[in-house]
Amino acid sequence: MRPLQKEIIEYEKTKPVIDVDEEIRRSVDFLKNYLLKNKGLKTLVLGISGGQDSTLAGRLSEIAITELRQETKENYEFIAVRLPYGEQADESDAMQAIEWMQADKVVRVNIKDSVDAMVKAVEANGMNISDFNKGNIKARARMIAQFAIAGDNSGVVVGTDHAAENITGFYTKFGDGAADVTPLFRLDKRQGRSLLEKLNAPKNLYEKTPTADLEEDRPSLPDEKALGVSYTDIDNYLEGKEISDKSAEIIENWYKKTAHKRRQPYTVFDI
Ligand SMILES: Nc1ncnc2c1ncn2[C@@H]1O[C@H](COP(=O)(O)OP(=O)(O)OC[C@H]2O[C@@H]([n+]3cccc(C(=O)O)c3)[C@H](O)[C@@H]2O)[C@@H](O)[C@H]1O
Ligand SMILES: Nc1ncnc2c1ncn2[C@@H]1O[C@H](COP(=O)(O)OP(=O)(O)OP(=O)(O)O)[C@@H](O)[C@H]1O
Ligand SMILES: [Mg+2]
Repeated sequence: MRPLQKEIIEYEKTKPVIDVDEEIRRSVDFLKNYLLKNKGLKTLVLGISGGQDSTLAGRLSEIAITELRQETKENYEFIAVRLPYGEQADESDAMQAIEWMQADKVVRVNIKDSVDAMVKAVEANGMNISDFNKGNIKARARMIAQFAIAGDNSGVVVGTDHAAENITGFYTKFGDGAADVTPLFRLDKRQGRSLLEKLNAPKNLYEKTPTADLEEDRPSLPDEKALGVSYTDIDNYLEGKEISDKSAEIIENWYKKTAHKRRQPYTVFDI
C-alpha cells in the first residue's frame, strides 16, 4: 500500500469490508444518542437533492427519529428541506427520495433570489463572480437556510460528507461542508450505495450519476468528470486496494490541496 494511502485510510476510518446491517445501526444509533445526550435538541434537518448521499442520510435520520419518538414518546422530528435554485431539473428524484424516506415534514426554500442578490451586491464593487464561484454561493445559501430551520426547531443540521468525498475535499467549505452531525463519515461511495440497497431504496436513486450540479455552464456535471478520477478508484483506494499510479496521484493531490477544509481555521500557532 502507498504510504499516504495508509495514512488517509486511518484518517477517513474506512473499512475494506463492511457489515451493512451493522453500519446502518451504527449511524442510526449515533444520531439517536447525539440527540439524547444533548438535551433540548429535538430535530434533524437535512437538504434533500435527489442524489445518493442525501437519500441515505435522510432515511437514516428518519429511522433514528421514528425510533426516538417511539422510545421516548417525545416530539422528535425529521425535516427534509428542498433547496432548489429556481427550477431543478431532477426535482422528481428529490421528491421521490423524500417520499421513500418518509420524512415527517418537508420545507421548501428557493435559494435563487438570495444567491442572485448576493452575486449582484458583490459585483457592485467591480468584481466578477464566475459561474464556478456562484456555485459555491449556492452551496453556502443552502447551508444558511438549513441552519435557520435548525435554529427555529431546536434542531441540528445533518451533513452528507463521507470518506469518498472528504478525501478529495469535493464540497464547498462552510457550504455543504458545514453541518453539526455527519452520519456517513467513514463510508465510501459504494458502501453508501450498499446501505441504500439494503434499505430497499428505489434503484434509480442509488444508481444515479453523482453530481454537485452547482454550475449553470455545465449542468449536472458528473463529480467524476470534475475530479478526473472515478469513484471506483477512490473507493478501491480507501479500501486499501491497489489502483493505477495515475489515479492514486490524482486522489493524493486533491487530498493535499484540500487539507485546509478538513480542519479548523489556521491560527498563529500553526505556522
Ligand atoms: N491553502 C488554503 N488555506 C486556507 N484556506 C484556503 C486555502 N486555499 C483555499 N482556501 C479557501 O477555500 C476557498 C475555496 O474552497 P471552496 O469555497 O470550497 O471552493 P473550491 O474548493 O474551489 O470549490 C468547491 C468544489 O467542490 C465542489 N462541490 C461543492 C459543493 C458540493 C459538491 C457536491 O459534491 O455536492 C461539490 C464544487 O463543484 C467545486 O469543485 C477559498 O476561497 C479560500 O477561502
Ligand atoms: N438542490 C438541493 N436541494 C436540497 N439540498 C441540496 C441540493 N443540492 C445539494 N444539497 C445538499 O448538499 C449535499 C451535498 O450534495 P452532494 O451532491 O454531495 O450529495 P447528493 O446530491 O446527496 O448525492 P450525490 O453525490 O450522489 O449527488 C446534499 O447531500 C444535500 O444535503
Ligand atoms: Mg448531488
